[in-house]
Amino acid sequence: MSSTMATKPRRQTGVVVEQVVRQFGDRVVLDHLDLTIADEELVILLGPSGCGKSTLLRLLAGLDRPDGGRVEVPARRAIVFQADRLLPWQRVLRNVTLGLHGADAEQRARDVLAEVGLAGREKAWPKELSGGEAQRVSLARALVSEPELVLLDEPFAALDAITRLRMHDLVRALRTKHQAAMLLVTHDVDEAIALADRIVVMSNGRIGTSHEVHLTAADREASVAREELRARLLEDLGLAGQH
Ligand SMILES: Nc1ncnc2c1ncn2[C@@H]1O[C@H](COP(=O)(O)OP(=O)(O)OP(=O)(O)O)[C@@H](O)[C@H]1O
Repeated sequence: MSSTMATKPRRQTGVVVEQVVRQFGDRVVLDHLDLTIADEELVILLGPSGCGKSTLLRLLAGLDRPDGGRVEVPARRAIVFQADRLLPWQRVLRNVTLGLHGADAEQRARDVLAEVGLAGREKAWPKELSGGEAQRVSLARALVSEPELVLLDEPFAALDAITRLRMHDLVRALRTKHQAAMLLVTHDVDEAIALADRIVVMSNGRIGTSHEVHLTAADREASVAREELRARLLEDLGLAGQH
């Protein structure tokens, strides 16, 4: 994948995780885990706290290495964390252009800031932003390098419910525009249903079940299909009977 970047600069194949093992001391966190993500697919990773979701994301981001198995990822990757991690001493625009090269870097950053609804806020300092705005900047920073894979680790968990819904709309719009594969970690079953092409549930260090989501926009709002899927996911998570 990355070795073919010179000849095929865009649209590599997606993610392949095969029999991956990661352990910390005696604790086996990822236990021969398999996962594939197709080009431009949005996969939601659900799982209980401590099951290894962030560990998997770190491997995919290249921030950590597996103890066994194979991880294949596209060369251009970006990661968005729960906390925005913006540099407080840099204005919004500079936070997005950091690490970019080329004469058009600033214009690209302005364009992507406009896409996330922050045109006119380029000169703001991070401390002047709301939580939702700060995560919009984080998304802009992730997308400005035109990644083939975007990893999102509970990106909206710290936001209020209404802002979170707005961010869902934004993610759907950005997907259409940017066509990257995305892997988004969340604890929120409704968020998963709202966004996913496919939902994978992690338990015991592996991907336990995988649900293709075939909901229309109307289905996603309120429907039997959605409630059925929600019930199945809660069952997978061992939370059946809860709301
Ligand atoms: N660098 C490390 N050294 C030792 N143990 C680690 C390390 N990183 C993760 N772990 C352990 O691996 C397990 C999985 O952690 P991880 O952060 O991947 O879980 P998670 O599913 O993302 O949890 P949460 O949903 O609460 O964020 C935990 O028991 C954690 O303590």
